[in-house]
Amino acid sequence: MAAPYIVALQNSAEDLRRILLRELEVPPKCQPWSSKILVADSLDHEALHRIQLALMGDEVLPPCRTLLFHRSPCPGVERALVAMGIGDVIEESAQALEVIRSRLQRWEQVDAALCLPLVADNLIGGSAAWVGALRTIAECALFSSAAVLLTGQTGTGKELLARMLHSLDPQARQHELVVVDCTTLSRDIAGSELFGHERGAFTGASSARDGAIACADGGTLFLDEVGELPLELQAQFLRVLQEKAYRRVGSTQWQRASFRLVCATNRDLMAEVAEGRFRADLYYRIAAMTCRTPSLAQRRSDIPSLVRHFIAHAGGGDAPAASPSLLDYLAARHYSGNVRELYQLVLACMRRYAGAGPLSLACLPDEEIQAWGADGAAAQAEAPLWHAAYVDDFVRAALRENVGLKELGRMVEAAAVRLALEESESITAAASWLGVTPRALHLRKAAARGPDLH
Ligand SMILES: Nc1ncnc2c1ncn2[C@@H]1O[C@H](COP(=O)(O)OP(=O)(O)OP(=O)(O)O)[C@@H](O)[C@H]1O
Repeated sequence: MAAPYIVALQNSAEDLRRILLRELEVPPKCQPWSSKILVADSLDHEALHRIQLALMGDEVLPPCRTLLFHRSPCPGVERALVAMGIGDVIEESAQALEVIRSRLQRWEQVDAALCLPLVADNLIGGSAAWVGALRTIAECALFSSAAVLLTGQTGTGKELLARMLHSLDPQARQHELVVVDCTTLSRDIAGSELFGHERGAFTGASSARDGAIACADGGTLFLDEVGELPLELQAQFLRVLQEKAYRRVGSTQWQRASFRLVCATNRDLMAEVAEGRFRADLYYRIAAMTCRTPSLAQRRSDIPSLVRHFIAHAGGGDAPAASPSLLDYLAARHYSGNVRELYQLVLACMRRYAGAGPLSLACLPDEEIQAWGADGAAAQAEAPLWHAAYVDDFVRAALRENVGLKELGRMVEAAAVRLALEESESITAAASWLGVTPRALHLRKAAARGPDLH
């Protein structure tokens, strides 16, 4: 089912609602969650509830995108929508309709890009966290030429996203993606690798050679592990970005080059800047747009589809299925190496696969079984932790947007009350589930009826 776009008309007039329904060509009685665009009278409890679930990482629902249109601000929801990248907020103005229309068109183009085989067949996962990252990259590829900085733990797919960005960029994809792994740039060869050199520029330079910058002209230059770029080179590279010109080693001639820059790092570059290991001016140049890849713990619901993808990749046409107990095990395990570690583990299972029936727990490598025996209990106990990881992410995003402790508490309490009420037979049952008296729940219910909306 395609994820819908919600246009929520918060505090808006009936005439505007009618105009929107006509102009956006949506049937007035469209079914929530099965139609492309849902125009809601307001960001009502149902919509808010679903948005909050998506924010908390509940992946039963499709990751939705909500355009909140309002006359008077509702800061908590606005901040949450924008901070989590699942929506946008538009204030009422004479151009509001145009703004809504263009925003929806852009979303539609982005979502169409995510359905292309080059994305859908290679960048696996439908979790809200992962789809959010895919959308950021697709939007950047289609509508901007800005430099992009990809951050995130090792093995979370930063290089895959860089390749996707290049392949979706209508201009850049005419050229090869040029990849430079900055960890391999030793002091001696770094200048030549990036800028190229003239014949005789140094011992062993028997012929002139283009560097990565010349090769990337017109396309994309991907600097992997950019935090490793030596400081001297950072200054020279900054100049290339500012002047769009460079000189080969051993040459006095300036050459021009224009390319999209994509950088990746698993370091905290701001901390590197604070400690003087990375130039602040270069940081701001390379991070015009940023995207953080989620860890595998933040997208555990993607593990079964990743496992199937890796089995198919390794097994070709005769790929076996994975048994439910193996999938459960793989979904609960800790991965410090993220998707890369999962991939290696699936390959190891495939190597032990005897060739009949599903891939099962028996295919796990010996060291894995020993570790499991030792901390099987720990692995089981870890399951709720990934919920905590979502809460951390939500709270971190809200704090960055200056949502105060009081407001945060109110949002979480409102969600807990609403969920308990919806999922219980009676107020008494909901109250006992929440650990409060029915009277206290009545009071909280009244308070929860709309605190986040205004
Ligand atoms: N969503 C995904 N779908 C399919 N494969 C993935 C996905 N994410 C990561 N992988 C696989 O995991 C491995 C690591 O991915 P990648 O090299 O892009 O990570 P990275 O974040 O750049 O890692 P590092 O920081 O260590 O360079 C690759 O084999 C890649 O194909």
